[in-house]
Amino acid sequence: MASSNPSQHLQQDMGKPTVTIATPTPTKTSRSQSRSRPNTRPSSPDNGNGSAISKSKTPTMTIVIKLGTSSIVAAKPPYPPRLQLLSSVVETVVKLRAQGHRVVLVSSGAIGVGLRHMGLKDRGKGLSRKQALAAIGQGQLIALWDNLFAQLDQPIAQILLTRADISDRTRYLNAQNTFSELLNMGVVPIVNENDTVSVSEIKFGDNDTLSAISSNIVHADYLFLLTDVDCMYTDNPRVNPNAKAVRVVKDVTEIRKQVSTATLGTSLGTGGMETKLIAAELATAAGVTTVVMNSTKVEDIFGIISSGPGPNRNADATEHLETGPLCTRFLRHAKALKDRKWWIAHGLHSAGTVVIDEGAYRAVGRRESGGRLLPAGVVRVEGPFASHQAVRIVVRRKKRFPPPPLLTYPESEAVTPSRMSPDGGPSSMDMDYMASPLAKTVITAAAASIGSVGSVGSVGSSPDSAPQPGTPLIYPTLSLSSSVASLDPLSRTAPTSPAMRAVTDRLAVTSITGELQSNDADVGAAVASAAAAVNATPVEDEWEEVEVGKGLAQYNSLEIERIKGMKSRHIEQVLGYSESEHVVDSIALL
Ligand SMILES: N[C@@H](CCC(=O)OP(=O)(O)O)C(=O)O
Repeated sequence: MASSNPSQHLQQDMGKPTVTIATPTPTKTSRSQSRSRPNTRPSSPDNGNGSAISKSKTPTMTIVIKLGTSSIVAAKPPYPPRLQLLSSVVETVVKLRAQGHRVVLVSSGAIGVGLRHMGLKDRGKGLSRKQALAAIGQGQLIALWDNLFAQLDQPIAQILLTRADISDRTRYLNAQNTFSELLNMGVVPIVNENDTVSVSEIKFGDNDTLSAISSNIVHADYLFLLTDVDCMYTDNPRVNPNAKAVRVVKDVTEIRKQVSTATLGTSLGTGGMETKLIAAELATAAGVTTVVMNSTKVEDIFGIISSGPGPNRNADATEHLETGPLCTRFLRHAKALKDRKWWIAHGLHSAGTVVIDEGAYRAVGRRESGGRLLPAGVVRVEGPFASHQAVRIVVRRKKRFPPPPLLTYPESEAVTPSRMSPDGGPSSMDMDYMASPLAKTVITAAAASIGSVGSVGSVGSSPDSAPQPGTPLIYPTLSLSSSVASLDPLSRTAPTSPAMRAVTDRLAVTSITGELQSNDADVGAAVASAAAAVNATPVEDEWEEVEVGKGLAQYNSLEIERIKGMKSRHIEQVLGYSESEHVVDSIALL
């Protein structure tokens, strides 16, 4: 309630001796500690109100909590701050801190608070207007947080980031050091985008993505995306009473096609369920368990972390993930990308694209390759880019068709998640409604929608188009997430039309043969065979190009264009020098 007194609210609840801890001395090393540089324990043994302290059984963790605009201010003018909710967040954070956890808050709301301060009804159009409102509101917002946290003697710090801060490795590491120092000092960093200097090309765009990036910077164990619904659903629960909760997700790519992304998005915020999926994809790849939950039930965090995976416990070892507080848990990847690889894959803008063949893709995936690409595997280059810039790695391969025979399911047979998995393995989705007649229709419709490229949507929202039981299931083609594209606003789109590709390929061949000065027959043969390989491109319709990762170019785009398809020993003869036998290094496969 906007009218409630925040300090009263804090005092009342914090007066109960519910929590916590004197000296947080974890029995085992937490994942966050083992991944990051040495750090001291949080320095706040007391929560400031003298309440009794008891030892937590949950190992200490690093926890990022993100609040969207809808949780910070009311949905309608004059956009008063949601003081009761914010107070609950403050209490929860302080309790987590007292249990020994390190906590980072990612707080949207600068524009909303700015609107209130200026007595405006809407943020209008135009970037500069929003930037001005954010500049007005950010000071007010951080003052509000400081006020609330000060009631419990919890120091905070403001961190404003832009995309450019993340793209530059030195700035990224500096940000990491600052976070680390703050957390070691027992401070709660409060992060927002630095809207004043963020132009559209270098914007995170939404704070869900920013929170995922912050989670990687601090090597978080958990990312909580607080929002205005309890969890993700198979359809919009506000419209469809039969919408089912999705409790556990093991594979974001797969679930993307099966849940509704139409459940969120307010007039002030820029995020929504889609951006939460992207954030979950980014964070889980970095080894961060990600939870979508209702901001009005923030205290559920305690139950969620105590029953979920943690530093010393994998998801397999946890029971009751489907029970307990209602939320959607995206389980962290068992093999999280190392910090630098994650940074290359998700933190950097791609300046161009290197298209490789399937053999090269397989080779790069092998451990002994060291994530480096030889020129022989390069099919095409899209630039311009300089050496040492990040490039997208795209594999050109024969299209995958569904394995015959297509399966059909009789009406009487319950459709189970495992049947939706292309490899016959267990599905990532764990929903208890799978056996219901509704589920059969929903799942069959979902499977059909998976078959059409890019069809993401509200499953079950258009029953007319849902295939009837007995309709063949169409297997999904593996495709990379949209996260890369959304994180990479400066990147170029690969030419998709066959005619376009034919032209660029032919130009590339002309350029090689035209510029080659060497009389070396061996090099001539290499060039001819590279050219022949390009010309021998089979029927375009049978081929597809799929983004599989990112890496750092070792030569510029023109140079790679000239040595593509060749053996490494020809690099020096063609270019006149050889910096490396590899054309792309530090490849992070997604
Ligand atoms: N950074 C801006 C807006 C970011 C934003 O809209 O995020 P969200 O409300 O999480 O979708 C602000 O503080 O108002």
